[in-house]
Amino acid sequence: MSVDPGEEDVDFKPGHEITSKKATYVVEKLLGEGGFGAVYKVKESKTGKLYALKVEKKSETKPSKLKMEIAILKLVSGERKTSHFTEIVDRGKKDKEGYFFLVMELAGASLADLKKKRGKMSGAFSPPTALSASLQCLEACEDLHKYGYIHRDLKPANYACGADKKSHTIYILDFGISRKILNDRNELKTPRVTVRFKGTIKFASMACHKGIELGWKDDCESWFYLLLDLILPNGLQWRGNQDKGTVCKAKEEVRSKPKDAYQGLKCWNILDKIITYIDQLQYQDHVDYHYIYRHLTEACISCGGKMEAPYDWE
Ligand SMILES: Nc1ncnc2c1ncn2[C@@H]1O[C@H](COP(=O)(O)OP(=O)(O)OP(=O)(O)O)[C@@H](O)[C@H]1O
Repeated sequence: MSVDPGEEDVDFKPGHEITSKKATYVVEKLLGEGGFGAVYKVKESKTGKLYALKVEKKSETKPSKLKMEIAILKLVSGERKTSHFTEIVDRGKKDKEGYFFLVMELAGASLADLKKKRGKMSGAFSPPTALSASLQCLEACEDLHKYGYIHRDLKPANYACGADKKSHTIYILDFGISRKILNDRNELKTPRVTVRFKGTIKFASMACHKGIELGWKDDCESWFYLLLDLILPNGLQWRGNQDKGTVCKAKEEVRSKPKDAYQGLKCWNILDKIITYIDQLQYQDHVDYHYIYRHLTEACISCGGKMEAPYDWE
């Protein structure tokens, strides 16, 4: 967890209690630490229900990312019958201790962790799982885009399957570097002349590599690399490479040498159509998500699978 110099991290041990106006939550274990806070698995003391609790240390110098995360989750809740967003259970601030917290629905393992586990056996998800789970990832993105936000850090680590009976639902987890690209009058903001790199090199869009303002289409491009990461038997060719220039070149080669890039996948030509569609979109363009959903379904059929089949981890 990164905090301002001189500030101490929030470091809760198992058994630590956080009390709000509504309930008391007891820390069970640390689920993960990220750019701006930590996430714990907690148990509500009266009901015994399990939740995820995200904590952010208050900062004098940086705007609260957790506040934005809460605002986004409030906006998008109820978008679909089966939501891709974790429900807000409780939230608050602890002035004396100096932190904000959000209690939310507990999800299961991230797609990155699920893939890692499976990787030991076969390297990637089966095409039907990769294609169908990616469709849900894009639905989450579509719901976020409807409210004028872009995510800017789409990757398997920021999506998780649901816990227990919800293991067929994919949740989007982290809005730490999301950005509202509409202004108060609901008009698209004028693109800035130069933009600093934000996000994750492995999944960044080419506009992001080049310092160009990101729009809805850039989330879709990152989503496409996520799909390739889940489906390709040997993973993305640029995995492990942290050199932005080399990675950007490798991404260009997905377009110029598609047969190599798709590693013999049966549905490679349909995936190629999807990225060709995304590539011709401009900053201001809205995305035809249904065009992409239709092609994902077509790709699944061409691989001999069914979109509604149980996932590899179920
Ligand atoms: N609702 C949830 N249920 C279960 N696990 C969660 C939940 N929210 C987040 N996590 C887990 O907690 C960890 C950190 O979460 P998250 O990515 O939201 O935090 P972050 O501080 O923004 O991280 P980063 O900066 O690395 O993106 C991740 O491993 C994620 O899988």
